[in-house]
Amino acid sequence: MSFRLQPPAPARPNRCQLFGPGSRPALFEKMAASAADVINIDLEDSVAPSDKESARANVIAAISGVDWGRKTLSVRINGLDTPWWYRDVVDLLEQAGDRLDMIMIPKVGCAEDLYAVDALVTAVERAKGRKKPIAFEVIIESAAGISHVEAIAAATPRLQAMSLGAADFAASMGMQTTGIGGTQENYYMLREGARHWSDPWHWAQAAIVAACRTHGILPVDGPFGDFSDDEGFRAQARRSATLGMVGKWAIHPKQVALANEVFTPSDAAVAEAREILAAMEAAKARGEGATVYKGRLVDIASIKQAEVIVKQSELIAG
Ligand SMILES: CC(C)(COP(=O)(O)OP(=O)(O)OC[C@H]1O[C@@H](n2cnc3c(N)ncnc32)[C@H](O)[C@@H]1OP(=O)(O)O)[C@@H](O)C(=O)NCCC(=O)NCCSC(=O)C[C@H](O)C(=O)O
Ligand SMILES: [Mg+2]
Repeated sequence: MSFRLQPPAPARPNRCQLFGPGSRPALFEKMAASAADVINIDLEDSVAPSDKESARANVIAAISGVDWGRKTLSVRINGLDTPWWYRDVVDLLEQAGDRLDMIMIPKVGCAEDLYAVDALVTAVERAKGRKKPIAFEVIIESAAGISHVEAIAAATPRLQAMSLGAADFAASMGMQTTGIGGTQENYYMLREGARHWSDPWHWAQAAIVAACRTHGILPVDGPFGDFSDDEGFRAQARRSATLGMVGKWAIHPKQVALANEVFTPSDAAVAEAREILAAMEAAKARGEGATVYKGRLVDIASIKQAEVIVKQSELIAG
């Protein structure tokens, strides 16, 4: 362990981020009434170019006009390679009011992308005397983004969360798939004639988790496109949770309960974590740093592992 301690990630629930297009204001009340921890209203790829201005106006009105409860409220702006992003930032910051918590910046390719947005946001906040600083979340969804992921994670203290965007990531990498996340038919190993499917998203997810944990940021799994496949969503989400991600996007309301289910530690997992902590307290009282729990080794590192699960459950319980 470095002498620099790993910073904690923001202490807020982030099990599910529910997306909805800014061009469909009829969805906003439904999104607000959902069980998602985070709401992402989209100005980017789910909004047609002809609707960009009207969607921005819808979103600005809804930020103060809809009761979002205690949810984290985020708006995905357009990418830095478009003519719309600066107007998204300026209008949101000048007109949307303090209820807006975060902006999501898509297709981030290098730390300087965040420097540019931070400079603009900071200038508008100062000009307007905005009391609550806007937080950032980013999507890693390009070859450049994953290549520079650690520098991006370190780019600004505004950054709270980082997601993998499987669709744009696959396109940028030249992957032979039109699937958004999940099992890919042709990504398999062959052993004695039997196919064993592997996970093409794993390495990028692991890189994102490591960068996020190094810099105290929440790692999040992005979209799972086939919203008729609940078991496929669960399988993808369980792999992400096992790797250290804290939540997953929902691109349809039926995915919210699935994400909440997977990213809420089960009662059994929390009970076992508490038993491990109790076993280690007893070991400590005996002057021991290691002991046996249910026939397996637990030691001081096990305390930290168990605390991850207990803290997650306490955070969600509020
Ligand atoms: C996917 C959808 C286009 C489906 O919309 P629709 O056809 O209206 O769905 P249903 O008829 O099944 O809807 C059932 C009821 O649920 C409501 N609904 C639908 N969508 C939402 C929502 N997002 N939030 C809340 N409520 C919703 C309907 O109104 C129906 O209600 P009722 O009639 O009262 O029963 C649509 O879901 C949708 O637009 N989803 C979000 C798309 C989006 O935001 N995409 C961007 C994120 S993914 C991405 O960008 C890729 C990423 O960047 C990457 O690169 O990987
Ligand atoms: Mg994308």
